[in-house]
Amino acid sequence: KLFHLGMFEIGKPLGKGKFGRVYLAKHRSSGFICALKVLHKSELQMGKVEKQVRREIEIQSNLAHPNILRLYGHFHDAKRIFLILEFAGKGELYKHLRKEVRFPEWKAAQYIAQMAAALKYLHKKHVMHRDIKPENILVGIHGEIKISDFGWSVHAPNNRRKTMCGTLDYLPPEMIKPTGNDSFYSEKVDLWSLGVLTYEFLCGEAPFEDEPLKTQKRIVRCEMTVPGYVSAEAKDLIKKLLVVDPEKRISLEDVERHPWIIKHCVKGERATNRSAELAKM
Ligand SMILES: COc1cccc(-c2nc(Nc3cc(C)[nH]n3)cc3ccccc23)c1
Repeated sequence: KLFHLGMFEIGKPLGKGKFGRVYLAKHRSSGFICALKVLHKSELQMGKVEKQVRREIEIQSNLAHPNILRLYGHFHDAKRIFLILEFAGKGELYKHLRKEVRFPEWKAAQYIAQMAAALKYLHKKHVMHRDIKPENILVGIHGEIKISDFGWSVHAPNNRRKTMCGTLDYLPPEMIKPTGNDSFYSEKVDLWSLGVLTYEFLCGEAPFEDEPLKTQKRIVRCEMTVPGYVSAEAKDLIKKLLVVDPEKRISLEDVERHPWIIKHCVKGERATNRSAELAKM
């Protein structure tokens, strides 16, 4: 059935996402290894997500960046849609985070620097991801991270409200309670999520984690505390990203130049950290 899909040889199932299964696959003629995501049209119709999938394909096919998972192509038969995706050898970042509980500052800083580079690339193309969270990030064979799952990404500006499923933890205030003038929200929503991601990498849980109603209140008031074990530089960056007013959030350029990022992402530093990581293997 599936294992002999014409030009692809299907390998082991990698896992199941919300709407589809992912398999390791090899392109027969070239020997190219990729990940094949199989979506059942019936499931998409029931979940009312066909439009989202079409947008995911349209947006992700036109992106090419080392920290963004490539979508090489897609095809479909009567019942299924197949996405030919880049294969990230080390799987889902959130599984690594749960296993390590929280990342050391040098690793968190390198991941945030890569995220900032990817978001800069996206925003230059006026694409906002809108669903940045550990579950939507994969890890490549060399430990580099790759944003995946563009199901929620759109071309800015966008003032359509979306029924949210899944966690509220990463939602910015302006998506919970649109204030008067800016009923449009912008790419700055990804800056807020980058702040939540930085916090979760360093603390092992999201800053506003609570039961849903309380989470919404804490987000719009930006009520959170950063634990004492987080360095002053890291805390400074989190405070500059988790700002209620989208216009007052630090820019991606300033994230890349932030002392916490510079300190952990300078070449020399990286070498020592890398050897520490290799020693661990
Ligand atoms: C729910 O667990 C899931 C679901 C989907 C994929 C994986 C998974 N994926 C990839 N790589 C990928 C996936 C894609 C779309 N490109 N590269 C690698 C893995 C390695 C070990 C375990 C699991 C893995 C898990």
